[in-house]
Order: sequence, then C-alpha cells, then structure tokens
Amino acid sequence: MASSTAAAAAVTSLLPPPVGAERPVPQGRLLFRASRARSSPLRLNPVRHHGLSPAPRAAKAVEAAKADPLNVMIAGAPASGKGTQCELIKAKYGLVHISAGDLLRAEIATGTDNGKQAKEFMEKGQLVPDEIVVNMVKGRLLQPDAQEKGWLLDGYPRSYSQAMALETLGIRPDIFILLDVPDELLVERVVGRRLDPETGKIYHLKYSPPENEEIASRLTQRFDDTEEKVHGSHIIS
Ligand SMILES: Nc1ncnc2c1ncn2[C@@H]1O[C@H](COP(=O)(O)OP(=O)(O)O)[C@@H](O)[C@H]1O
Repeated sequence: MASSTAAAAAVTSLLPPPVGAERPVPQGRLLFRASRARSSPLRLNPVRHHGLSPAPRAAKAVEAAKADPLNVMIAGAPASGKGTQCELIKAKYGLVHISAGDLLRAEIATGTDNGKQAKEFMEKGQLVPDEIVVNMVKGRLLQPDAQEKGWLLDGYPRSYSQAMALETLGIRPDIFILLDVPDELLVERVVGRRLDPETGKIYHLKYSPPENEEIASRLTQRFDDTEEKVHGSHIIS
C-alpha cells in the first residue's frame, strides 16, 4: 500500500535517530515533542549528583556517555495506522511496545480481579476505570526491560485524568505522536478492510486487494469494522 508506506516512513523519519546517532529536534504535523521529566521516578538508575558541589569529572563523563532510553506515546483513531507505526518504531528503536488494551486482555486471560472487573467495561465498549488502568500501566513501565530499552506506550492516556495521573508521577514521554487522519479516510479504510481467516493477513479491497479469487472468496470483515466505530471513537485511542 503506497500511501501507508509513505506515512510509515514519514513518522519514523520524524523521530530522532536511534541511540548513538545525533538527535535533531523533530518537526512535523504528526508529532509533538514533550519535555522530558528529568526527575522521573520511573528511572531506576538515574545518574544523580547530591549536594551543592559540582559533580566529579568522571561522573560527568559517565552521564554524557549514557544516553537515556527513548520514551514514546502514540495515539490515533482506529484504522489510523497505529499498529503499522508501532511495528516500525519498535523495529527501528528497539523499544518495548506496551499496549494498554493488550495489558487488559492479559489480565482477563490470567483471571485476575482487575481482569474480571475490566472485562465488564470492555465488553460494553467503555473505558476501564482509572483505578485499574493507571496502576497497571505504571507497573508495566517500571519493568526493567522498559526501563533499559525505552518504551512505546500505545492506547494510554485515553483521557485527561489518565494523562494527569502519569504527569503527577513525573512520567512524561520524550515524544507524543498523534496520527491525525481525516474521518473520510478512516471510514474508507475501515469499511474496505478484510481479514483472511486462514492466514490472518489483512487486506483492503481498494488499497491492498487479495492476490486471487480463491483468497477473495474467503475474506471476512471484522464485526466492529464499521463506519460507526470511526465516528463513535475518541480521537485518542
Ligand atoms: N487507556 C485505557 N483506559 C481505559 N480503558 C482502556 C484503555 N485502553 C484500552 N482500554 C479498554 O480496552 C479496550 C480495547 O482497547 P484496544 O485494544 O486499544 O482496542 P480498540 O482500539 O479497539 O479500542 C477498550 O475498548 C477499552 O475498553
């Protein structure tokens, strides 16, 4: 799909280069740069200097050499291309991809109390209450893999209160990416999207049509791939 490849390249080219290369200030419509919270309690091994005296030269050298892992938040409506962008960003920067929806589904699968409560809201298509989501996301961000490699947080925050909950913990992304796709295009993408139940491959009737008649005849549509989903969704998902 030429347009999605171009969009994919557009987003990763707006991100800073991987650690080790020089990081220019990114610019562009799809991307907003947030300031880094230097005192983030999420950094388990920060380089800190105590007292008023200047840091020793050796400590400064260590600090200069140690690049902080990149922390990214990404948001976009259904069919905005978030899944594609997440894969590309993950592959390019080696970040740990943390999806709020996946975390909730894992809670349900393991049958935790949080999972049982979350399920009721998810089945009704409602947001799961902050008491469950905030701690769950915070806990995952604190895991050593995300701390060491950096994180790509997807599907959080979905409300002002969720954003503020992380803000009060001192957790901010280096970059917030909003995939801002016009409604007409989202509808076109969602309505034309098809799934091959045998291979799991996703097609689009117009942009990525099936290779042959046999595949075309078995394609199905996801039950929630409807125009209403686009209109009913929050821009931040
Ligand atoms: N940040 C969040 N806050 C509250 N509920 C969430 C959040 N992220 C996901 N959920 C719940 O999980 C469901 C599935 O989310 P997700 O996997 O992102 O899929 P979708 O993009 O189809 O909503 C949502 O409909 C919502 O009920």
